[in-house]
Amino acid sequence: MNSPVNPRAIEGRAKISARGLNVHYAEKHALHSVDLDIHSGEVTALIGPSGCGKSTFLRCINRMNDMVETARVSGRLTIDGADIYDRGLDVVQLRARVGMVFQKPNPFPKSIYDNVAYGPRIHGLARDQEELDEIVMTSLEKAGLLGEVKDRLTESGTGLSGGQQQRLCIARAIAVGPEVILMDEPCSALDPIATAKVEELIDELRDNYTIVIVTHSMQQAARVSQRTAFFHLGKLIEVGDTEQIFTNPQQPLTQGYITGRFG
Ligand SMILES: Nc1ncnc2c1ncn2[C@@H]1O[C@H](COP(=O)(O)OP(=O)(O)OP(=O)(O)O)[C@@H](O)[C@H]1O
Repeated sequence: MNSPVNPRAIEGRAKISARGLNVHYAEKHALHSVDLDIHSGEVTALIGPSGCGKSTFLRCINRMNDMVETARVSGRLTIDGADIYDRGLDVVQLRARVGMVFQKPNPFPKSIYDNVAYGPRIHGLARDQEELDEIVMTSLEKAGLLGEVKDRLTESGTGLSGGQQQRLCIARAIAVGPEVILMDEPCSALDPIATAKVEELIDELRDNYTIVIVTHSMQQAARVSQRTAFFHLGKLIEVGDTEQIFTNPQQPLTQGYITGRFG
């Protein structure tokens, strides 16, 4: 007989670990006691029908739900074993460690250079102009954008195409040296070619970051992620290797969703 799983032992291997995580928005119980481990060096996709709590879970990881007045979070959520809801935690530092890319590209109305330099300036990451230039160039390079923008760094970020803007937002997130990158449907506003570029980029980034992506597209989850978590009505129904989830789901609800019976 298998010995019972020790939750602490699992938590020990995970970069991010949720235990009994609940979120309420006023009376609405949006997340029900979620236990989920997320590992570094891979992409974890959060899937499930609209309103199932994917974004709510994602927004717990960088405490974005703090900004929603009615939101109440309980349970335990750790990064590298430290509780990020600890009273003493510096949320600004947390958000530097946990970057976020949103559904709609949202560059600042500033130059391409200043978009990427913004975070490093605020966090005092560069000692001089040369170091700042280095951070900006490296971040643009890692985001697969440098070749397209190196001759127009002083032009506005909002003048780029949608796909370029989204890669600029990824460069902006990378520039502060995060360990985790959260992506909330990062391709939903992009055309197929721009989507393919962002997906390629996600794949390149996964060795060096812990990436969590919310997606409505099961094809995208299958293409970019190594692990997939399926949510339904605020509950985590099943999590496993992406291939297993899509070819051999263990739960009837997961089966129903991936075969398009609802969603
Ligand atoms: N700020 C909020 N105030 C009140 N209720 C909210 C708020 N944000 C989300 N909810 C509710 O919480 C539940 C989970 O929402 P959430 O946005 O996490 O779902 P989702 O799976 O990401 O949905 P979608 O795929 O449509 O983006 C939904 O019932 C939603 O209406």
